[in-house]
Amino acid sequence: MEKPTTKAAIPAKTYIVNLDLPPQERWNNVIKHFDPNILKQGLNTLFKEYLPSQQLVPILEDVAKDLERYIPQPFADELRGLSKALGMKLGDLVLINIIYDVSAFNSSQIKACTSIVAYDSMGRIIHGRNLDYKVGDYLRELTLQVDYQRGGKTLYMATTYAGYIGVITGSKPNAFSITGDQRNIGSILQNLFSAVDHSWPTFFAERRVLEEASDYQSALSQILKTPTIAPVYFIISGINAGEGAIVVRDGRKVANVTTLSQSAHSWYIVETNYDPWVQAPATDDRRDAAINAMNKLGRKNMNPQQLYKVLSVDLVFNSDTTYTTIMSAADASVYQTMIRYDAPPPEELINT
Ligand SMILES: CCCCCCCCCCCCCCCC(=O)NCCO
Repeated sequence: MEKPTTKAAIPAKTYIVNLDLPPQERWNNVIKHFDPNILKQGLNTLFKEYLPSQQLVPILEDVAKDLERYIPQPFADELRGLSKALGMKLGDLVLINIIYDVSAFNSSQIKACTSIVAYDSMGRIIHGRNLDYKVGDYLRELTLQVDYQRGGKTLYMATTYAGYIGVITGSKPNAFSITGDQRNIGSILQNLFSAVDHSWPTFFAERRVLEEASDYQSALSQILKTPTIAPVYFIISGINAGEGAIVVRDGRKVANVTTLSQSAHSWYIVETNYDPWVQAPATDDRRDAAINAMNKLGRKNMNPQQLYKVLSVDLVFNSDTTYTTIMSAADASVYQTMIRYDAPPPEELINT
């Protein structure tokens, strides 16, 4: 059968979010560039893919209305502002923003995402990631880069989806970069208990680190100290030799930290969606696909363009890949997100 034609990847546009504005107004200039219908249509598909039970939707929407209890300021007010600007129910918007926290646990079948930290040929630390998620057709349309500014200057950069105010991928110039990959362990009940116990919605915790930490060490220490609602892998990189780590969180506590200096590969670390000390399953071995590509390339040939190519090898790059970001906290000019319209079609489409 003839393979369906794929489209080309395109660079994500950058929008400024002015942190000096009141939180309810911060997203107004960004959100007007996106079609609210895509958000509304994407939302139901997203809930179907990721929520353990559809019966949870009205309950979670109700819980989500009790905003301050679960979502700290200024994020609660940013969501209020967005809900007004988009004409969407606040509960729905909150639910989108905590979808990870109510879907990352042991029985979740959905896996994919790759983060890599490496030295390039010039000795700079570079950090790349693929963000893989279902409902890619909607998410690609909503992908953007955000330049978060204070006093007219960039405080940090992030890549996100319009309507999603947490940070899953971000970089603070001259300080550190950070990505989050899904970890499926524990149970939905554990996540709910953790939420009631005032743990942080996972990707709001990551955004707070970008707002507050001034360097790699303080970012790492904040990531280690902050309990999150859901389990997660945080991959963090800095600007000095040895500054790179995979922090494995159970949610409320840290399960393990693997650093760049301890890495078996010496010049890079790779995280997908499995614990670093466990063999990746043969049915989903994106880790070894990435490792093979890194080893084949070698440290002396590594640069941002080559890291993009590694993130584009089979398995690592897959039908769920929505975007690829390459960044370096050591060099603010290295921050580029490509929206992966060139992602391969899902298996079921190839075989029909
Ligand atoms: C139409 C909805 C608007 C935007 C909502 C976007 C929600 C995205 C939440 C993403 C959470 C990403 C988790 C980490 C990535 C990863 O490891 N993926 C593998 C699991 O699919």
